[in-house]
Amino acid sequence: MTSVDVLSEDAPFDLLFSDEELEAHREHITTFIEDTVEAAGADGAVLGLSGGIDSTLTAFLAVEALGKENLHGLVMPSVANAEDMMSDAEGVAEMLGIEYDVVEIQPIAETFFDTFPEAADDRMAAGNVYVRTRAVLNYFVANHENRIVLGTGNRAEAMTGYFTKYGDQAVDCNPIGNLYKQQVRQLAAHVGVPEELVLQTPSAEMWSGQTDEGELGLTYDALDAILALHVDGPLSKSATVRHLGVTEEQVDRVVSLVEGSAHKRSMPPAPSALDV
Ligand SMILES: Nc1ncnc2c1ncn2[C@@H]1O[C@H](COP(=O)(O)OP(=O)(O)OC[C@H]2O[C@@H]([n+]3cccc(C(=O)O)c3)[C@H](O)[C@@H]2O)[C@@H](O)[C@H]1O
Ligand SMILES: Nc1ncnc2c1ncn2[C@@H]1O[C@H](COP(=O)(O)OP(=O)(O)OP(=O)(O)O)[C@@H](O)[C@H]1O
Ligand SMILES: [Mg+2]
Repeated sequence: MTSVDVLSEDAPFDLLFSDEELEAHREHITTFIEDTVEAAGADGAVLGLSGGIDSTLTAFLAVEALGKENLHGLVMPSVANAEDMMSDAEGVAEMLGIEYDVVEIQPIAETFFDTFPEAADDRMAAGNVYVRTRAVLNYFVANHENRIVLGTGNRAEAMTGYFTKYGDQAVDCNPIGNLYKQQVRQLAAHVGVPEELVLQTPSAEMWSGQTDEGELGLTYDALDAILALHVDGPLSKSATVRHLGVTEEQVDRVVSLVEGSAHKRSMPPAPSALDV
């Protein structure tokens, strides 16, 4: 894709696809969704709709793959969700013509908060309860309707561990899991996602005012590029700094996110078998 360009000092670096590559990715991902549902012997899929670009693109591709009658969307507001995001999420379901339900998760989360009131004020711990509650509901529907749960994670999130362990990562497959964030936006525009959704500020909405880029400490464009060139790619730290115009600290930050989140990407370890 860009592996040759990036070796030239004057070539501007971006991860964007050509039109031909966009079509190839669209085909590849829809085939993946169709094959994964079929291999599971499932009757379709379920996914959480947040109004954000990752779930919106995944839903668009899933409808192409499975047909609108085989996708069930769950819109699951908590007090941390902006109302316009939740109406965008419903709008996506209506635009696609899929079955969807709105499930208020605040009362469910409150029962958890009541058990440890001192933890309820910890916005990260409480935010993760919202995220994991959605996972329980996704699987409730999947079990009952013989569906699989579609994940919405992208490559930048997966590599940096920017997800809740056994929360939004608790899924059966990740159709857009190999796309960096800027490629997610580009493919979304390509398959007809309305521009205002493509350009929305990414947020986990675990507490109000949270944004991905604020919490991660760098923009997705910088994060994607550092991942692609330095972590996934062959460039040294100094070459990455030179090519991208980022700082050494930004490269170090990304490397430390990747290394520190390895536990989220592997099966929980157990002691090796003891031969006694
Ligand atoms: N080295 C290690 N080996 C094994 N396990 C380890 C561990 N370090 C922590 N752990 C375990 O992992 C837990 C921490 O991980 P976790 O519970 O996930 O929590 P944590 O990583 O602290 O928080 C989740 C992060 O993901 C972000 N997020 C979540 C959901 C959606 C999105 C989004 O993009 O929309 C983003 C969220 O904003 C936050 O930055 C610890 O409490 C501990 O149980
Ligand atoms: N309020 C919600 N209702 C239903 N599902 C949700 C809600 N909030 C989050 N999710 C699920 O969790 C996933 C992870 O959230 P994340 O914020 O990473 O993705 P997104 O909202 O689709 O895109 P963006 O990164 O642009 O905000 C969502 O894609 C969606 O499947
Ligand atoms: Mg979001």
